[in-house]
Amino acid sequence: MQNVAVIGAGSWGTALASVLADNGHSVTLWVRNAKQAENINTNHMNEKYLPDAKLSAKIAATSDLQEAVSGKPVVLLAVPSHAMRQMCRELAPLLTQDVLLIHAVKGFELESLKRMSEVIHEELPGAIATRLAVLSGPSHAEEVVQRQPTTVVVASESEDSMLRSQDLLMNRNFRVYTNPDLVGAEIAGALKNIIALGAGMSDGLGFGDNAKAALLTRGLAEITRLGLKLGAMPPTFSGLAGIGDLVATCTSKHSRNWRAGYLLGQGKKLEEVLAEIGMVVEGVRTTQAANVIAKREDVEMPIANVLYGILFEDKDPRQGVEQLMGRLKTYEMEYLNPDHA
Ligand SMILES: NC(=O)C1=CN([C@@H]2O[C@H](COP(=O)(O)OP(=O)(O)OC[C@H]3O[C@@H](n4cnc5c(N)ncnc54)[C@H](O)[C@@H]3O)[C@@H](O)[C@H]2O)C=CC1
Ligand SMILES: O=C(CO)COP(=O)(O)O
Repeated sequence: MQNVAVIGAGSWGTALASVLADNGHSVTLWVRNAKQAENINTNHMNEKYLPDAKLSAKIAATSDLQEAVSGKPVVLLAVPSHAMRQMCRELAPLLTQDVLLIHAVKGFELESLKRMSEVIHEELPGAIATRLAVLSGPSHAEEVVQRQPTTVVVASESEDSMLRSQDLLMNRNFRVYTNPDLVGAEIAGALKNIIALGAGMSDGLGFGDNAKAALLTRGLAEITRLGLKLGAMPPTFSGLAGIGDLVATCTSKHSRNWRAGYLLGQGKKLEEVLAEIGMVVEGVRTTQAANVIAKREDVEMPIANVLYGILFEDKDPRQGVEQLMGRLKTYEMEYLNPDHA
């Protein structure tokens, strides 16, 4: 059994702290807000983020970062992507050199267009960042905390880190696979949120299953196209971090990205939608990042492009649908196109 610090007590950090506590580990949960930490310690509830869940009394919450990570051999990061760099800066002087880091964050840093592991590498001394694994896959916190069957993947360039992460997290309700493709797992996990916004929008507009299936399938095509250009391995996109998470996020009312898309499809404005949801909607910033990366890499991402117009340029969602449906005729599989180089 290990001493594990979980950094971030939103829905995902809290659910993962519960999995670790179920596995018998001693868990310290770092919470930004001291009052919320006190509430978790006293009532064993995280009322804002997972109001229906009773948490293990073995989870000790603190708002003191040093106390949270001091002497801990394992640190799991579950903050929104926009907070990752600052969080790492604060953690850098506090971590022990041989710590195992696991991050469970699905997004890019918008300003630098970097993946989360790249941000971690830049901010934490080399020896620390080499023991790094990413946790991804179809896993809504609301279901994980209720111990409903869930499968995820841990990906790492270090086999030892991957296997240790699997051992720490795996149990009879939470099945953990390994995958050496850290780049692919990060890219798939981030980009699926764009398509989930689109799937929610499709539902909000009143479209049916055909439209949803089209978005998922063509969404996976453009996620894979960009992923391969950025160095990911093809099979990852047909795995848990790829199609698995795409299905879970695009079809679930738990998804904040799906919900944001739904409200936008019903005619609400972005600021209004984000205020109503009150939790991180990673797909919004990821849509911005992906559009810039796609342009830089000369990769076609028509769905992400149309969503950018709807989110940031006041494009009417119905006009966005017309734009996608009216694109020039083309092959389904570019690799089967006789003109493909
Ligand atoms: N909720 C879920 O089911 C899952 C979420 N994720 C990913 O986990 C990451 C975290 O998401 P959630 O926990 O769901 O978000 P959330 O919105 O439920 O909670 C966010 C947490 O981050 C804290 N926070 C916000 N800004 C911060 C800052 N600047 N510095 C430090 N802490 C800050 C908040 O106080 C809150 O505790 C995201 O990248 C998300 O995509 C991944 C898998 C499942
Ligand atoms: O990544 C998730 C499930 O795997 C959670 O998705 P949302 O952030 O859209 O809620």
